[in-house]
Amino acid sequence: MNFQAMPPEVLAQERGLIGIDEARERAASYAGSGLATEVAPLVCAAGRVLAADLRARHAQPPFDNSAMDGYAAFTNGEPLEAGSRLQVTSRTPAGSVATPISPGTCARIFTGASLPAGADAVVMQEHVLRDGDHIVLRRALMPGDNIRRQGEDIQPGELLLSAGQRLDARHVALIASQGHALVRIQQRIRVGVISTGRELVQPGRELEAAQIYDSNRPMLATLAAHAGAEVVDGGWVDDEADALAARMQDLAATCQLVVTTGGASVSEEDHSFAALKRAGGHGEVLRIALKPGKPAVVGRMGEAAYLGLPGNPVAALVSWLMLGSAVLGRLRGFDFERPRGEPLTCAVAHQRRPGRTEFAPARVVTRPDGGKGLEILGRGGSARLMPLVLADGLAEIPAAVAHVPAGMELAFHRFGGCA
Ligand SMILES: Nc1nc2c(c(=O)[nH]1)N[C@H]1C(S)=C(S)[C@@H](COP(=O)(O)OP(=O)(O)OC[C@H]3O[C@@H](n4cnc5c(N)ncnc54)[C@H](O)[C@@H]3O)O[C@H]1N2
Ligand code: MOO
Repeated sequence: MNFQAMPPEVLAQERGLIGIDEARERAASYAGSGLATEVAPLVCAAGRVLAADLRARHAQPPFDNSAMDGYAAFTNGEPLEAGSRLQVTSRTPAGSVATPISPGTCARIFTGASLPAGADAVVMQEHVLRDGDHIVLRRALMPGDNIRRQGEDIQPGELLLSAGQRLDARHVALIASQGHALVRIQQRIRVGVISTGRELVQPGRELEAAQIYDSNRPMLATLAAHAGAEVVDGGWVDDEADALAARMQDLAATCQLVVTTGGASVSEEDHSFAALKRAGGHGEVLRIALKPGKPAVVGRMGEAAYLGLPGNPVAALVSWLMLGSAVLGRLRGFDFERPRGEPLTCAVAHQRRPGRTEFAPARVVTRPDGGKGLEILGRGGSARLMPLVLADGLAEIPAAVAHVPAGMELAFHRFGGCA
């Protein structure tokens, strides 16, 4: 069979590689569902996942109010001309109930104060001359000027947030603005992380010949925490299936997801699938049309989902972003699609071997025409950390593409959103 002449998608199938979406679905299929929920003080809710839809209890703003410090007046639906003279008959600081005004008068008013009945516009204090208990308009006042209308932001009953929303400062503010001191959130997903490989030494110890430091476990722990999980450090285990199985079982007793890194490939030194079975679990070895991140083991042990990620550092990161997000999504009960990234054109041409969808470290550079574009870093090395650190995100190169010319549009996944 002439493999070189085949289109990359066919080639991928011939090599027994599955697509990323299918890999995500398989990984997610081993995840349980029905996370417990808890009610927490709102101030503790940032980073957590909302457990139920939230609808508006009341309009926001709850009453018509002033957007400026100034004077509330009645225009009768017509512009009040510059030079108009109005008597100041009342004073309404924010938080006090306003006294009604009548035509020809106005009320001293402050930002956020409720609008007096009879008023339909507010003039900024900079735009009037104060003359005793009168003001003179320095410019025309239009009906509706500087008024924030009741309900212009939110109507009662409106859907504000959907269950599954990860809460950040914006959401916390919105929930507080509806008067909730407590919020129902999902229990945190516990993710156990184990590294395996005889060559690995823990940071802080001396490196000997043929050894490297274990960088994946801290990285994966950080990624899982960034995704909102509570991380359980499962430590390092030698390249030995029984020892790995025992550690995996330990973690599976208290975690909803156990992740290992290393030993996911095909050699007699790769033990993650064997360990999964020895731990009483079941699952499968995936070979994915994903670069880096071709091999992965997915499965289940007892009540925990299992993800055996590759050892190459960039592969471990990309596999986590693709498969870990699918498992967390299923555990939370709110599946979400594979992140699609934002479109950005390539600024510097790039050549590569086609066949797998590639997530390549890339930085945003200024193109000769002044626009923003991508420069791909690292030449596909799945063990190289520096390109990752120099990159702003990952550029997604479709499986079939060998030559990425300058000007080609790629999906760009910024690190801020994922890592
Ligand atoms: N004959 C084949 N060999 C390989 C294949 C293949 O299809 N056929 N696939 C390659 C690909 S693609 C990947 S990715 C790797 C996956 O390897 P493993 O998951 O089995 O991982 P290891 O062999 O244990 O390690 C690979 C690499 O990563 C380093 N590593 C491992 N753990 C860590 C860690 N915690 N921190 C830092 N670095 C780590 C390890 O030293 C190796 O260099 O397999 C290819 N081989
Ligand atoms: O895909 Mo491996 O995952 O090439 O490093």
